[in-house]
Amino acid sequence: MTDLIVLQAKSYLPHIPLTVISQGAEAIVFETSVHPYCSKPSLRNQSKFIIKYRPPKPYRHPKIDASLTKSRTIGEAKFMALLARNGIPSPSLIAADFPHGIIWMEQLGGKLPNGEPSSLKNWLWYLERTNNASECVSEQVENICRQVGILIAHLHMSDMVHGDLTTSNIILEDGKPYLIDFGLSSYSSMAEDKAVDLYVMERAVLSTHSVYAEKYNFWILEGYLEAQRSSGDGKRSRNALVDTLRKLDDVRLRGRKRSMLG
Ligand SMILES: Nc1ncnc2c1ncn2[C@@H]1O[C@H](COP(=O)(O)OP(=O)(O)OP(=O)(O)O)[C@@H](O)[C@H]1O
Repeated sequence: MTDLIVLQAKSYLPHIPLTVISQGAEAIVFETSVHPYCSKPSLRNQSKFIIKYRPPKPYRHPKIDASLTKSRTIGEAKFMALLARNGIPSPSLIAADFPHGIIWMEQLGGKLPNGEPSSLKNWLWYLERTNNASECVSEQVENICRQVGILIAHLHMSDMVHGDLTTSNIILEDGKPYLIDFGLSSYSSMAEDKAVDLYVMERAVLSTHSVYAEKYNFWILEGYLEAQRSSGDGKRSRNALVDTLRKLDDVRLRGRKRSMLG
């Protein structure tokens, strides 16, 4: 199946070298060394780019499938463009082919000493495997978690909701976190939607980094609160923050009830 999808992608991207780096439920992600317009791009990482391709889904009606692929690709590309406009750390959008479900973007991050890509998840796992307990909760880890909280706060202050916040969807580059994967992202000023975003992250940290999850989640929330409190937006944004935290308690309670009921 993957071979067929790679062939399809190659047919839309002739002469572009493509190396598969991930295949998820929604898309296949390639790495390439080629920029579509420019031989010397003035981007931070000059030689590696990402191409995300949403292949047709054989179980959907072809017309519905084509329309969903196009609208999701447009949605993700627009979200990336708005992130850039709002100065929220994320990959730069380079090009897109909406009908074919293709987004070409800047590749972020590098490799950890064990060769894994530098997502927050891989980095925390690497620390767990190769270091003693104190390294896993060091000042550096605390600093990164706080930065992640600040990043999420900036997103929410722009009334943008990621929709799939996990430690895999945060890439570390030069000690700074960046968001990726906007396939489920949306726009909302509602406290409930922002609280759900925070809750998804909290649960992801708990299930992926269970030993230190309490500390990581505490630092992330601290960073979130700090950024919102110091935003200088005054009483309105403080009230919005209080609403979001209240909703977060509700969402947690609903989550606990659901897991008790099975
Ligand atoms: N801009 C980027 N820079 C670096 N790596 C990236 C970038 N975009 C995607 N990746 C890598 O590709 C993987 C999959 O990308 P993404 O999450 O956007 O696709 P997806 O199909 O939605 O994946 P999933 O279904 O697993 O959530 C990421 O976890 C990351 O390792």
